[in-house]
Amino acid sequence: MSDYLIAPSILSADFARLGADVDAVLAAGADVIHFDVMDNHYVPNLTMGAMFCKALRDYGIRAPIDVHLMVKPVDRLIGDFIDAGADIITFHPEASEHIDRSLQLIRDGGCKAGLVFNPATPLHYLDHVMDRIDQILIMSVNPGFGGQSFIPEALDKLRAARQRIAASGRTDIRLEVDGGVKVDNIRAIAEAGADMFVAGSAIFGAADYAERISAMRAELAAVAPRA
Ligand SMILES: O=C(CO)[C@H](O)[C@H](O)COP(=O)(O)O
Repeated sequence: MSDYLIAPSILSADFARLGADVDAVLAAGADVIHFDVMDNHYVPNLTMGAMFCKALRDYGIRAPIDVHLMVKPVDRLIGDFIDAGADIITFHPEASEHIDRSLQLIRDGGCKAGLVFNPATPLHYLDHVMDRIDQILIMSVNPGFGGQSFIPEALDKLRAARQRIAASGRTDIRLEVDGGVKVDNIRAIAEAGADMFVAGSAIFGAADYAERISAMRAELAAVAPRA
């Protein structure tokens, strides 16, 4: 995998032709498909369940699928997404009754596991699980909707998360960011420590997906290597 991963959020895809739209964004150079699961309970919106994930696999999508569970409770859905072909499953720690158990369920199913932090959720949830996670997702908007503006305070949180990763020695942990990521801010976001970029409206709203992803990669190419 490359140093920087671009993960279009299919929240902004054309749901009437989801398989073809996901194919198109992968052909345009995306690395990972970001799959937002909203339950109208933990967040005030309702999207798609595991059957959509399985439908993408049945359609022939082979790229990694990164499932972001914005649901409460968490555990009941983990097995469904493992069976449906997810590669990565992340959840919000405050939505889980037992964080360690939720992580274990994901890892036992052969998927990578991660925690997601809303703008006001403290990073201390990482304290006892750094050896059991593969990914940290920093939300740079309040979850629930695409097309919101990037919250600048997320940059400090990314720096703090990057420091925790360095201090833990688990430099293989991916640091993902989600919300308001655009061509004009992706470089600053990478400089703050992110190495995986979810972008919904910025990519699916573009007339030319390949051109938009290339523009993002050009910005990332200008980021100085981490010390
Ligand atoms: O998780 C999400 C919202 O909860 C979306 O993935 C996120 O907001 C991406 O959309 P955009 O790039 O349009 O901001």
